[in-house]
Amino acid sequence: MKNAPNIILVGPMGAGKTTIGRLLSQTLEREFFDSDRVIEEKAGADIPWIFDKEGEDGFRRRETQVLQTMLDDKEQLVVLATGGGIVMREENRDLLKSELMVVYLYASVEQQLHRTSKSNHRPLLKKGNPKEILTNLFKIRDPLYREVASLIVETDARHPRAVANKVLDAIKIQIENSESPV
Ligand SMILES: Nc1ncnc2c1ncn2[C@@H]1O[C@H](COP(=O)(O)OP(=O)(O)OP(=O)(O)O)[C@@H](O)[C@H]1O
Ligand SMILES: O=C(O)C1=C[C@@H](O)[C@@H](O)[C@H](O)C1
Ligand SMILES: [Mg+2]
Repeated sequence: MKNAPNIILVGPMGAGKTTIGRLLSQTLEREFFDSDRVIEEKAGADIPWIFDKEGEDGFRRRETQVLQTMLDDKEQLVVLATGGGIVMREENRDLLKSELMVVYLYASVEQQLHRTSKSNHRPLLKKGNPKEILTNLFKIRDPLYREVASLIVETDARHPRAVANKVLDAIKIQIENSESPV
């Protein structure tokens, strides 16, 4: 599927953006980027450090810069996993809405909690009770993920490979529709 558009994954912490993004990039033989990792590489520091020194605002500024730069590059089509809070800024939502394939990986709060419990690299979850934090973030962000998404894929009871296949099926259909004569 050489003609597949940029594939951008959005969704909450633990939805599987990084995991599914890697699988998609392997199948499509296309480079994979994770905006969280790009931010860390450019800053020469990890996300907890950035939150600590620059606050969430500083992190969000960096996140917008990375998103803009990646989507401005029309030479290279990519698979991009975004950070869970990318939809918080209106300018990011506008950028995402101008893309053809933004996939919302849906996960229930229970699954988010289960999947994020294995690592302690997420500064927002250290501010209090993770279940309450994830519940509150979900209330605010679920409508925003839906606003920017061209496709929503449920991940709760699906193996990562099955989630990736759902995305690939939708891309095939989109390409067929865009190529069929009118
Ligand atoms: N569909 C799935 N079923 C079961 N486990 C999954 C699934 N998708 C991801 N996981 C597991 O959940 C954990 C979190 O996944 P991942 O890091 O890909 O999420 P993320 O959406 O990138 O989160 P973040 O926004 O914090 O970067 C990993 O341990 C991964 O193996
Ligand atoms: O949900 C969020 O706001 C975040 C999710 C992570 O991917 C990182 O981008 C960071 O920890 C913030
Ligand atoms: Mg990730």
